Order: sequence, then C-alpha cells, then structure tokens
Amino acid sequence: MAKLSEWPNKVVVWEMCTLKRENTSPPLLDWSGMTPTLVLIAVALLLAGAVVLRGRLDGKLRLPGPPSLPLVGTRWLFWTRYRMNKLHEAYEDMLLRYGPVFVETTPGGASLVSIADRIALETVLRTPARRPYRPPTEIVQIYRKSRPDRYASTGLVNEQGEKWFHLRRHLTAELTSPQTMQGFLPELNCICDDFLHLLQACRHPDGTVNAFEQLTNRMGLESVCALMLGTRLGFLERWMSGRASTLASAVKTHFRAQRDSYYGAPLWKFAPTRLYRTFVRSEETIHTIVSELMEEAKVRSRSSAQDNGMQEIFLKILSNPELDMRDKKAAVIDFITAGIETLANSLVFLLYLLSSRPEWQRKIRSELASRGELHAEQLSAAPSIKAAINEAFRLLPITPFLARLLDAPLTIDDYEIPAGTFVLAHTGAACRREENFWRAREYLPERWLDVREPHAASLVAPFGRGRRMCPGKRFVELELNLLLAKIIQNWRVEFDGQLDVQFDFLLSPKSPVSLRLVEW
Ligand code: HEM
Repeated sequence: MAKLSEWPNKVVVWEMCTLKRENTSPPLLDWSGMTPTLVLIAVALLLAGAVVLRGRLDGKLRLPGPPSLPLVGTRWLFWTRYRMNKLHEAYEDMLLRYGPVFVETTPGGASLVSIADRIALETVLRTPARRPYRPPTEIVQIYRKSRPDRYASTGLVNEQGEKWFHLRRHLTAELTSPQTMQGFLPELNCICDDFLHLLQACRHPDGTVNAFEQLTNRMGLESVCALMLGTRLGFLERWMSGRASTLASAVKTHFRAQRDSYYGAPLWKFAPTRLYRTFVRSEETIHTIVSELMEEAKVRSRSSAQDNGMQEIFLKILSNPELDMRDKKAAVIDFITAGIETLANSLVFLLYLLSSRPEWQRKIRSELASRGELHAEQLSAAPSIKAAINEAFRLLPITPFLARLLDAPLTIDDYEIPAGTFVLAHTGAACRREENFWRAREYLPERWLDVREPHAASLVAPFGRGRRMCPGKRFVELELNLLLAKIIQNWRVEFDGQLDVQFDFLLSPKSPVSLRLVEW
C-alpha cells in the first residue's frame, strides 16, 4: 500500500506533462494558424485506426469502461459522443452503460475510476486521510508555477501534502469558526435585505425577474467580499460599475477554461493555445480586480475603526507571520473567486426546485413569524428551510462528483482498486438512484423531516468530505438559509418549464434564467 508521503510523487507521474514542465515557463509555441488543424487530423486518423483495438490498454485495472485508444485514452468520448458542457449527463450515461464502477484512461495512460456504488462511495468519503489528496487542476498549477512573482505555491485548492496542510491550518481558521459567522450575521442580514431591494427593483409588474443568475452572482460577490474584506463594496446597488460584471465573467471563463483543459484535447500543455491564453487572461483579471478591492478595503479599514461585527478576515490572514505574503494574497483571491458562482448557482437551483412545490413554500412562510432581522434561533425554528436546502443539494448539487486519490486499496464486488488510484466519487448520480433514496428523482424536502427508506443521507456531500471539505460551508449554509427565508417571507417563487443545466466545471444554469417572484 502506498505511504502517504509517496502520494505526491505518484501523482506527478500520473500528471505526466506537469512533470515535464514543472520548472519551466508555460507553453511557448504560438499555435495560431494551421497547426491545430493538422494535429486534429492526425488525432482523428489515430482514433479511426485504433478503434479496432477496442481492448483496454490499462493492464492494471480489470474494470468495465469505454475502449481506450493510444495517446488519447478514453478522452475521445468527450470529443465525439458527449459534449463537455454536458459532462454530468455524460457520466450518468456511462454509469448506465458500464455500471456503477468503471474506468476511463487519461491521455497519459493513467486510470480514472468512477464510482457511484453506495458502499464504495461511503468508504471513499469516510477516508480518514490526514492529508487527503485531491488531484490538482493542472492548468492552474502550470500557470502559477510560471508566476513566482505572484505565487509562492499553487494555492489551497491545488496544493497537496504538508504544504496544503500548512496553508489550510493558517488560512481557514477564521472562515470556519462559528464565532466569525455569529459576528457576521447582522451584516449578512443587511446584505440579504439589499439583495431583496435589488430584486424588487428589477421585478416586472407580473413579478418576472430576468437574468436572475446575474443578480445572484452579484449577491455572491458582495457577500463574500464583505466577509473576507470586512467592507461593503456596492455590488448590490441598482446601477453599479462594470467591475462586478467583469469579475463575474472572468470567474465564469476561469471555471470553463479549467473544464476544457481537463476534458478537451491537452494541446495547451505543449503550446500556449487559445484555451491557455484565455485561462491566463481570466486569472489575471481576477487577480487585478481582487487586488484592487483589497487595497480599497485596507484604506477603508484604516480610516474607520470598525465595530460593526464585520471582521476583516483578510487583515487577519495578511498579518499571519507563518505565511508567505504571496500565499496570503492568493488565498484571499481564491476565497473570493470560490464564493461567487458557487453561491449564485446554488441559489438559482434551490429556487428553481422549490418553485415546483408551492405548498412547501407556504410551509416555510408559516414557520417564519416575524420580518426584519433574522437570528439563528428563528432559522432553526423553521426546519422546512433546512429541508428545502438539503433536498436541493441532494438533487442538484453544483459539484456532482468529488475527486480523490485512494489512500488505501478498495475492493468493490470482485474488483480490486489499488491505493493511489484517481477516483471520481459520483455523489450526485448516487443520490438520484432509487436504491439510495425513496422517489430519488423527485424534489421532496419532506424526506428530511420524515425519513422514508431508502435514505442514504451520507451520500449527500455538496461541500465534500473529510479534511479537504469546503471551508466556506458554514458561511454558505447560513447565507442560503437567510436568503431563502427572506425571499419566501416576501414572495412565492414560480418558474415555467425546465431549467437547462450545463457543466462549467461547476453545474450552472444555462443563462439567462427568468423566474417570477409573486406577491403572496
Ligand atoms: C454553495 C457554495 C459552495 C459549494 C457547494 C462548495 C463546494 C465545495 C466542494 C465540493 C469542495 C471540494 C471539497 C472536497 O474535495 O472534499 C470545495 C472546496 C473548497 N471551497 Fe467551496 N463551495 C462553496 C462555496 C465556497 C466559498 C464561499 C468559499 C470561500 C469563502 C469556498 C472555498 C473553498 C476552498 C478554498 C476549497 C478547497 C479546500 C481544500 O482543498 O482544502 N467555497 N468547495
């Protein structure tokens, strides 16, 4: 069995190309012009020739799965049968075709095992690893290593082993503390109220709010900046500067570029393709805007002795002597980036699902007596809110699978999967299986108050599991509770038809989203 200390090395082998470039600058060739076309033709010929082989080249794992081809592994599927922006559907389809445990092969020849089997998922998610290894996003790694002037490491999300542990210990204590959230609650109430004012201002006479996802993005941005920077930045004002939309669109591009770098042709590893350049531009836009916001927040906090419950988490991070200044700054940037679209999409999904349950909306409303500022006690006295949120995370989580490297061998049925294997834990797909949940494909918040078997609650892991779990969980849960309570106090939510969802590295609504907020 692999020792924990050996993991990073094993993965560096897996990340073949990362190893080659580790100490070099990013791709240098200019790939504009004919070169990509020629390469694509060569790849197509290779695919056609190799289809006859159809055998699995991966000798290590005898698992079902799509045929693997030389050089491209099983990635050809994402360039032919499936679409990258429908990756969640692609995996649902593969789980049907090949069963709840199957293997793909990366272009570098490594195995990528998908699991949607309940027992196996519970084992993987329960893993007690001290330094859980979540495979990094290579494009982020390569870019950040090429910018030592800005980055001392690849950051909390992508670091591994002791370095990750050091960052996690020193960067997340404030963010995950119940006291921080308690202190932030009054300000979060005000931010939610401002969001409601914005919704009110954007509502048409019949209650329709168009481009709802853009408003939720602004909510995500304002709230995560307020939490991190301890100051309000005005992203919820009706007419605001273009900075919020530039930042929100850079964050979306950043996520999409990561998706394409994972599942698209890996040409960007060898040359600065358009994809690579797009990624770099988005990373730099985010860096520039968040750096400006941090500078503004510093000036404000110097000029006003704040005693309004808003904690400048970033000032505490910046004053930590245990960390390199570049790591501190990168962390604040990463936290803010992580908090925009995640919150925005989760709120859209929640309201969309809840729109199919008007009687559950009435139930929530009946549990909330008073208007105005909401306290933790009032929220906990309204269990139907929590049930509505849990159920939305079960049925439509923004992260439909979690990535891990196995820290111990795993046996599923007759298959032996060795330690060190890269695994995708399909919690989202497992949660929609009848063997795991009663009427699994329906939005039924009542299942969280009156449990009906089967009810595999441990599979619902929207924020991940174990020591690498999302540090924003407490903040997001509080925020969603408050937002839902306040929206339902004012309006009932209606939506016509079905929401089209796509995979942008996170599951996102295919914008624009229009829903109706109708007076009670
Ligand atoms: C609805 C909102 C959010 C969802 C559903 C979400 C979900 C997740 C998930 C699934 C992971 C991977 C966990 C794992 O591998 O076990 C993660 C990691 C992470 N999230 Fe979130 N997240 C949300 C909001 C936020 C916010 C608001 C922040 C920051 C303020 C944040 C910061 C991070 C960071 C830094 C990591 C990497 C942690 C590590 O590797 O140690 N997230 N998130």
